[in-house]
Amino acid sequence: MIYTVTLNPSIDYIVRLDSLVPGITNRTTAEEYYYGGKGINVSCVLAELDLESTAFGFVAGFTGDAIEKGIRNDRIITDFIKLESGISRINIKIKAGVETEINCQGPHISEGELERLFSKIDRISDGDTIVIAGNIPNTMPDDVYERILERIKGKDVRIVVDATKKLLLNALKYKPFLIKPNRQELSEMFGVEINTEDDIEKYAKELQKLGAKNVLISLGGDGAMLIDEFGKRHKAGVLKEKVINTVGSGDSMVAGFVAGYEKTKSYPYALKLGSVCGNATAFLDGLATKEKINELLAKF
Ligand SMILES: Nc1ncnc2c1ncn2[C@@H]1O[C@H](COP(=O)(O)OP(=O)(O)OP(=O)(O)O)[C@@H](O)[C@H]1O
Ligand SMILES: O=P(O)(O)OC[C@@]1(O)O[C@H](CO)[C@@H](O)[C@@H]1O
Repeated sequence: MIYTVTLNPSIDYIVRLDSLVPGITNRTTAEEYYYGGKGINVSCVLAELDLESTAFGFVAGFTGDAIEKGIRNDRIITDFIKLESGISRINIKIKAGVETEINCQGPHISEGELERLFSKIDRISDGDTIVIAGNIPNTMPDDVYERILERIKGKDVRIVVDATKKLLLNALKYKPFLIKPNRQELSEMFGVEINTEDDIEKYAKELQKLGAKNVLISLGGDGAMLIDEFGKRHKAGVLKEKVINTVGSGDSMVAGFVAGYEKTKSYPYALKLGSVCGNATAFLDGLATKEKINELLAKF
């Protein structure tokens, strides 16, 4: 079974405007909403790739109910913990020429509620995969990913972590199978400007020294680079189509990589399927669909 963990799910409210002017009332030209949060996005794209997953995490209030009901289908088993108070966040993604995102804090999660999540994590067993992705509310201790991983220590579980800064760095000692920072996140982790391919490889290998097996660096419209567990560099470009909405492209790439590796045990194929899923999301309103993935696979 593949388990995804989203501690802070969201409704992503996409608002489109011709321009955004601070200090006045702006009017949208269109708006859409999607159920999101990084782990949930991974589950949604895995379902499009015909892979079943269980979505763990916390939901709260009416938005939480909508998220749970909205994503549940025959390939996504939702197993969220319903929080006592607050509402799951609504993240605002403003498309006004440039993309501006406002990601909110999310509800408070108590230590007792966290314990309930850990009990669910204990069900994960040998041969399973766990994908832990996204930010945590700032009221939560920042060792929470480590505490989750500590619960599965010693089991033969494939670990995928898509997070930033300390959350990611602290998880590396658990030897994750895959991490997927983007270029900016890689730069932030080392406090340096990373521009060239050689620099990307150099710092990806630093993350490998700290414990990561495969490091996939996503480069937005410039594609992606994988440094695999054998230290080999693989590159992937992007297809050229009108970009509609890149929210969740990185999560789609993670889902595609996990699915591609699960199916073939080949890193070049995992990178290809990951890239196709990332591209497919960028070229659609919502996340990658099965139809778009198959269309792009034939061209990639
Ligand atoms: N403009 C684009 N055109 C084509 N493909 C894209 C574009 N942007 C992203 N992608 C695809 O999606 C992958 C992941 O994108 P990106 O590097 O933006 O991830 P990310 O920063 O983690 O995004 P997010 O946090 O929104 O999920 C890229 O490697 C690429 O394959
Ligand atoms: O605040 P976080 O957890 O870092 O990111 C949350 C988020 O931006 O990530 C997804 C896209 O990757 C969206 O569905 C969601 O709004």
